[in-house]
Amino acid sequence: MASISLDIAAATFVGLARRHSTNPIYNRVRTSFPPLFLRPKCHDNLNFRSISTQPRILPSELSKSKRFSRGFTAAAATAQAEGSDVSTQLPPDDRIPATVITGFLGSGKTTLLNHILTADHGKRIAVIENEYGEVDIDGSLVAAKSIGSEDIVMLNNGCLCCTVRGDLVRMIAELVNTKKGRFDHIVIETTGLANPAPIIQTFYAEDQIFNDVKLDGVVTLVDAKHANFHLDDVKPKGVVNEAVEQIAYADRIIVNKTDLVGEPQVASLIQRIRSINGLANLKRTQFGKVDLDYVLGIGGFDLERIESAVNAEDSEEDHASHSHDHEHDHDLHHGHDHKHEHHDDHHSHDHTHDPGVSSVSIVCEGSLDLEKANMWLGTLLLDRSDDIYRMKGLLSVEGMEERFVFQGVHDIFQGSPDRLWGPDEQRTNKIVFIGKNLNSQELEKGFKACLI
Ligand SMILES: Nc1nc2c(ncn2[C@@H]2O[C@H](COP(=O)(O)OP(=O)(O)OP(=O)(O)O)[C@@H](O)[C@H]2O)c(=O)[nH]1
Repeated sequence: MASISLDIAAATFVGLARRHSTNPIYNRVRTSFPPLFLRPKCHDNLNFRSISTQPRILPSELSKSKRFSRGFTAAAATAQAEGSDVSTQLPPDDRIPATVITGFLGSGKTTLLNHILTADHGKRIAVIENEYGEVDIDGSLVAAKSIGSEDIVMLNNGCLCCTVRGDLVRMIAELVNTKKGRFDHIVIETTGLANPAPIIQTFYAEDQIFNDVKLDGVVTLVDAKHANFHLDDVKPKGVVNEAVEQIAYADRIIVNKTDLVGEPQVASLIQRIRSINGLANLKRTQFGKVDLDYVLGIGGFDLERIESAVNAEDSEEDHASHSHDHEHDHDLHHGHDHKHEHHDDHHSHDHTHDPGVSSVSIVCEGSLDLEKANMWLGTLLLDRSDDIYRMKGLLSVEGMEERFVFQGVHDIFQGSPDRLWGPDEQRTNKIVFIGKNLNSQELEKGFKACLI
């Protein structure tokens, strides 16, 4: 069994697989993140920065490392080893939460935004509205203007995920610098053609944003009537299907416009969505009418709240959001053609309905050898980080009294000890991957090989 140094365990779990990428955003992200969890002892050839003989966080890195230490819990302090320079006595995370609303053209983003802005939630919301084109149409449709929302900022003539990404950074920085204390939440509505990945990366890659703002969650609207058409769209090689990507990155999915189609169509669309993202919570609705706590304050990127996400696949779609009478069973999420294996305590789901982007979840009892898990995840991300869109996990680590939670977006990942395992609690590992061309058997085999 590899020894587990508790200082590593107590330190945040941050990995960074470095390799060549043609994507400048990812390159920038890579070089700005100190790997803590991934620390192969002498594998410079893997291009991980080894820190095994160094303090976990070097003084010069403290400002950047701040981003990863947020996930510490009080329980983590018990695992702090002597000599570690990482303080677990961290102040509460009081950064301003930001929600990204995405979804294909016409799916109901602005309608949802209006619902949020006109509802009685007591939050002061700043809105960043991104429209592709010079004329601001959505801005004039947003209720905020008439009801006096704290701010509504338009980002026109470009898409947030590409040309105006720098503008997003500047805009958030300006909001924070000039209006801090005057709003509680930022809502960003993307264009219908936005790929959410670079927007998510912005929250981690840009210090200007990171220090004051945290990504709360990605909410994706899906048009019940037209979604299949866009999901079917076969793009040229190397071009992403934005409709698929928007679903893949979501923490919350809203199947909207259900008034326009029949129940069988909605059910089959939901199956398809589940095949792409088995991690997000999902609701069906009309005119974006969802409870606000479904979309705001969800902690989709909050390590302390990962549990609900990794359990999402087992949770059922919210019945309150639709009134017809039907039975929900396992088939609702997994009834389509997919492999479903059960080996004693272990099982994995491999959704193969949509070739390309899919989700795989692994659930198994037992405790992980942290060193092996480091190596496995590190090597996996080294090879596949472009394809692995999101990961979330709740792990049982050998020798650690606390559950270990982690999440990642491509090659950025972070983790930390969470609450203590209960005395009678089954130490179950749960890990979910969403990405392209995932091989569930390979993932499960790799993961199980890390068990003690
Ligand atoms: N029938 C029906 N219409 C809806 C529903 N939700 C929104 N709409 C209408 O669909 C149209 C598009 O809605 P928007 O909220 O503007 O969609 P959007 O995603 O912001 O659109 P883009 O900005 O073009 O990407 C509007 O006319 C809405 O009133 C719904 O549940 N049912």
